[in-house]
Amino acid sequence: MSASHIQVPAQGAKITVNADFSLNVPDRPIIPFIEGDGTGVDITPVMRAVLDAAVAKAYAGRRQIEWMEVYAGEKAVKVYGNDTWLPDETVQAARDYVVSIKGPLTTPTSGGIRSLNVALRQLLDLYVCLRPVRYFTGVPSPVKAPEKVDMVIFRENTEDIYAGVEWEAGSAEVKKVIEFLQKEMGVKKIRFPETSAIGIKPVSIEGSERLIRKAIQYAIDNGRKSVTLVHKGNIMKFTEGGFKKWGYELAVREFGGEPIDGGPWVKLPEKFGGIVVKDVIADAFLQQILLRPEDYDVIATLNLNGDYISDALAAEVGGIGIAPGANLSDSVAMFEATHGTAPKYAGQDYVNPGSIILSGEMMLRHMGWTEAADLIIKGMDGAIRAKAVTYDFARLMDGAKQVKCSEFGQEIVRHM
Ligand SMILES: NC(=O)C1=CN([C@@H]2O[C@H](COP(=O)(O)OP(=O)(O)OC[C@H]3O[C@@H](n4cnc5c(N)ncnc54)[C@H](OP(=O)(O)O)[C@@H]3O)[C@@H](O)[C@H]2O)C=CC1
Ligand SMILES: O=C(O)CCC(=O)C(=O)O
Ligand SMILES: [Mg+2]
Repeated sequence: MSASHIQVPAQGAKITVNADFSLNVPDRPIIPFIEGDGTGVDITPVMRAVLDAAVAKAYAGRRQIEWMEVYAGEKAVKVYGNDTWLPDETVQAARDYVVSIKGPLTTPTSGGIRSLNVALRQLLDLYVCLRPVRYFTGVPSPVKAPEKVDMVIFRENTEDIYAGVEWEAGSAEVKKVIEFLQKEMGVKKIRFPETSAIGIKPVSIEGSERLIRKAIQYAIDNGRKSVTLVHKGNIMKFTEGGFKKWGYELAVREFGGEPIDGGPWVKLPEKFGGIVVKDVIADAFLQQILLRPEDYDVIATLNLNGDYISDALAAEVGGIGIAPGANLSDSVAMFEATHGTAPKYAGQDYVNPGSIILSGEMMLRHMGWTEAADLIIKGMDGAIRAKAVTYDFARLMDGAKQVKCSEFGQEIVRHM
């Protein structure tokens, strides 16, 4: 166990969770934050400044966030040494302090460490990756009617191919797995058994149901029209097809849904808003979100589909520079940007901090600090309407004034 490097603020108190999972939020909550790798150094301080300004303005000093830095990624290795990418005390702090926020963390491709982002989600059982996709007037978009894009993605966050159960081509382990599949399971369809890598895709009834239940409940609570189960169940019949099947069964069993025209679509009773639960195959979905985005509302999907879908939908409403997200368990919440570390821009005060700021806005709303959250939306809207924007928007907007990452934060505060 390495020494502690977390400095707990002298002032402030922990957020706590009641038995019904509601939160007790003190006026000075201690919020752990991970700065993040790459552009984390640029965007995270801007997010903190914008949230502090919104809270100060909304509550005139009565409330204040006490930020507590915790470490992960490259900064953790610098602070803790010993190749410590994800210190135990970081995970423990996220659990103990209930609500936290993080910048992006690097994951090398092919070899090297496995994703710290995925590790955090798994260790804290943050099974919902919630990514709302909404349009701000004036944001440049490649689609004709971006204002029709208004979806909320519920991405399963702990299973699927992201579980990291895979073996490298040529390894002794993969030979063993292939031999088992061929000899014990009668598998004859591995095209090149001598040179295959193998990955395993666990998808469970429990994991699917808890995610879909949250998506349906969200649709009910927020007056949404439909929940679409997005899957590739025609090809992966028992994993992705299972997700679809269990989703419909849950809608009928737990929410009293009735099949529409004999099914498989289901309509919930009027007391649940008459919400329609439907499904679509993932490839068709990816073209329909370009052609008919108004047909889709709340989306429930598996981990890999959700990863692809969230970046694709973000691009329709201004790109991953402003797409926010939250990782949620029943009690713990960790908010984070949708994008990655964008290493080529690191340390240049250049990129759009909007994604982590809007993740912070979600965090304030989650804490019940609605007035401060509303100010952030107002400030963001005002800055975009004034066309004082970072490079990603400026390059696509006529008459825009390009500002730095930190200046965009100041513009948001000015327009609150
Ligand atoms: N949750 C997390 O922590 C995540 C981490 N990652 C990790 O990040 C690293 C880099 O991944 P990569 O695939 O390059 O994806 P990135 O999301 O980091 O960057 C891809 C492109 O997206 C645009 N972009 C990213 N961030 C911003 C921003 N804040 N403002 C405006 N535009 C932005 C840039 O486009 P342009 O070139 O057009 O300017 C950038 O080149 C990898 O190690 C990956 O594993 C990836 C996703 C999520
Ligand atoms: O963990 C990573 O590096 C990538 C994660 C990712 O793409 C996401 O969370 O959307
Ligand atoms: Mg992603």
